[in-house]
Amino acid sequence: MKVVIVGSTGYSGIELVRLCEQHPHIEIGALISTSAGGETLGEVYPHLSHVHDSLSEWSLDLIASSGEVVFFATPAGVSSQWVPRLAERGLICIDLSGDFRLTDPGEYRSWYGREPAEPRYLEQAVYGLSEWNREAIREASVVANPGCYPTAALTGLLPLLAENVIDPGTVVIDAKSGVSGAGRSAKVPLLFAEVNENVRPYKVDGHQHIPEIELGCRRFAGVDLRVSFTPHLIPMSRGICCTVYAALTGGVTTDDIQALYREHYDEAPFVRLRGPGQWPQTKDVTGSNFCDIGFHVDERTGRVVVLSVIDNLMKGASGQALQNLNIRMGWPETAGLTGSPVYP
Ligand SMILES: NC(=O)C1=CN([C@@H]2O[C@H](COP(=O)(O)OP(=O)(O)OC[C@H]3O[C@@H](n4cnc5c(N)ncnc54)[C@H](OP(=O)(O)O)[C@@H]3O)[C@@H](O)[C@H]2O)C=CC1
Ligand SMILES: CC(=O)N[C@@H](CCC(=O)OP(=O)(O)O)C(=O)O
Repeated sequence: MKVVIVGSTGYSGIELVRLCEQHPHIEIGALISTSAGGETLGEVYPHLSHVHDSLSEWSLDLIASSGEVVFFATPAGVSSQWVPRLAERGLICIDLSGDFRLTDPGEYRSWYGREPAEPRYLEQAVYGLSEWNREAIREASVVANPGCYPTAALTGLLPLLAENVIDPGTVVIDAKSGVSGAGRSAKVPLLFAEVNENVRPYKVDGHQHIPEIELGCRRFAGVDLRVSFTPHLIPMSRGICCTVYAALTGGVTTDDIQALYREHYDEAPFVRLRGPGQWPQTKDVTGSNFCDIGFHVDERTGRVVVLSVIDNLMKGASGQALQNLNIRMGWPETAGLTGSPVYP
């Protein structure tokens, strides 16, 4: 099957190129690039020179005629304009940006500061948190791929919320991200000297992933809640670690939590659970589509601490996008995604 990647020279775009090249059922139909259309892929990225020849200028007709699937790996505000037109022409659209993740146009406007996509497309888009929405993804024509922080946070949090073992009013999410999470465009706060030997909290007064996390809790656990969420930028290239704190409801034990995670993720090839006392680290998942989860029941405070780690460009973006295409096409969920993490 031929796929088209839009925004192909961005970080999640080239991660998709790398993954598509290894996929048994996918061929790259076209790589669209606004900044490098007309150049070869090897001129921009020598490490990918063997994968595909040319980068193409933006053209709706070229996208529509070059593949059956289009991935948008573009900043917010781009796909909202183009996905409806491509979906109408019969393409399966998988959008990595936030443009189709929130169903309420007003909420998108207030958190992203932009005009939302047409409401009927917001309603029609299927939220691509793979492990929690497989049935809908199988039928989707537009998949809204989740944000990186919501993927890590919801994968750790949802089983606890769905089984009513935590008090929803007490959920606090502390998250750290590597710098590739901010994309490839040049910005002073992302310079080496600004990031190196530094831990920087940011958007403490409101991050755009807060409504997405809260909507995920409503969608998949049926729980209406308000979360506290604080992201931090840390000096590494890839990886997200979400540490989630919540008060336990009475009498919940380590064994109970271990059992409920096992039950929820029994058939999830990319979610790996740690035993008690084993804490996952970002290096355990680097370069892979895994989400590793560990937890600690703190009897002293009555709280549970959940640790959820992902590679932001893989499970947090391009890896999950491909996992969603696998689900959509009825291919094995792990097709093209079987690579082990890179360590050290
Ligand atoms: N980085 C991450 O970890 C994650 C990112 N995301 C989301 O995925 C999307 C892509 O992120 P990321 O790859 O990091 O971003 P980058 O900034 O690295 O890449 C985005 C690319 O989009 C293209 N582009 C930029 N402006 C426009 C425009 N106006 N119209 C069309 N194309 C444009 C450019 O590629 P070209 O010049 O080749 O066209 C650019 O390199 C974003 O919406 C981001 O929020 C989601 C989860 C995780
Ligand atoms: C480190 C870093 O800056 N990360 C980005 C995550 C980008 C993202 O996934 O956001 P949307 O897809 O919702 O636009 C951020 O915190 O905004």
